[in-house]
Amino acid sequence: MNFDSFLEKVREHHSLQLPFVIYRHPGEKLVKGQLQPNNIIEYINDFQEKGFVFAPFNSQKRAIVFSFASAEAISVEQESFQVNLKKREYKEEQQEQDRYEKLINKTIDTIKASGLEKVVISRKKEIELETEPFLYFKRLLELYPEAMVYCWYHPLVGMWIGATPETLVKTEGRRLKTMALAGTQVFNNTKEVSWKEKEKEEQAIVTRAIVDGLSQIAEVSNLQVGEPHTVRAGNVLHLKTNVSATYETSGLKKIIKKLHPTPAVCGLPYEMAYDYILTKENYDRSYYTGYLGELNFQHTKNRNPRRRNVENSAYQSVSKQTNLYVNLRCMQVFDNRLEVYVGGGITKDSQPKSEWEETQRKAETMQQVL
Ligand SMILES: C=C(O[C@H]1C=CC=C(C(=O)O)[C@@H]1O)C(=O)O
Repeated sequence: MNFDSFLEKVREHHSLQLPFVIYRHPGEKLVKGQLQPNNIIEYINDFQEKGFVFAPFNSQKRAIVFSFASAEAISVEQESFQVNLKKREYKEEQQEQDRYEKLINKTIDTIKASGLEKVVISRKKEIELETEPFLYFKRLLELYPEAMVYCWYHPLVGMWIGATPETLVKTEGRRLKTMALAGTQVFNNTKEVSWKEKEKEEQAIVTRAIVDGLSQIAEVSNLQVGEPHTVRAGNVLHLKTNVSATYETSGLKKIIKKLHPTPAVCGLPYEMAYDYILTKENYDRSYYTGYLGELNFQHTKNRNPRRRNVENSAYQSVSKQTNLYVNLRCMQVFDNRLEVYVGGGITKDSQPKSEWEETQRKAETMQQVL
């Protein structure tokens, strides 16, 4: 199967209004797909399920799973192709900018007057749909090799497309990895940049919260925390700290529940920030800032890749992997429009106008492929 016939197969599946997900992990070339044969919605119960998870921001709402056992698995190597970038502005009404800046101002006042330290505020930007969504997916693969690129569809939920830079949790065997990602500045052809105190603090808050959270879980040990460093995500840069640990596989549910939502998409203290978002943001985030990815995926590796026709399973090792990502830099696709979701962390030192600009820069991740 080549890449175009892979997409053709998915397109046909979509035209029958059947659920599917196609995706590629960061830094990889293999594009995978799971095609579900019916439109039943299955939900996650205890995180022992094996399948592709799609979870909303609201942790009271249930996460959907496409079970690996019932879906048809397909895969193909990504093929390069030329993306002609058209730098287009998708202007928004002044009214929307005023509304957002007012909300940011109100949030800063609340932070100054209460125990709220940081809260992530977001919004959605509506854009007219001009071409078919599979082309967006193809362009995202090409433009963002370091992102988890996906296109997810269920007829009862809709279609979501994204290219996220943020891992929620990755596990293999008894090793666990996560990250604290926060702070944003525009990428100007170099990663050698300096960060203001405001961004450094905003990111350090996320690292502390992740480390504190994980250290409260009995099944987690051996926590290791790296140094903050600059990473690129499309046309913006972020500060990132890698966190790793050893864990007991029985603790996976607790770990996911503890990590989602991270202060990179919610805030601190957690309860106050979560409450503030649900009551003051004034719209439904839906699956934006939720999480998605493989849960308990059986990964088979040939121990000796030069040996062909290996029949003896001793030459293969099987490991269970979980690869979940935070649903950022994403959009929902409707018949004739798109809704691009964007947000940013607000602290007492935030500037409403820069926060508006930041959402514009982040929206460009999706706009570049339209
Ligand atoms: C909430 C978003 O980004 C988060 C991840 C990285 C940097 C962020 C920031 O600088 O505010 C956000 O915490 C988004 O892209 O919509």
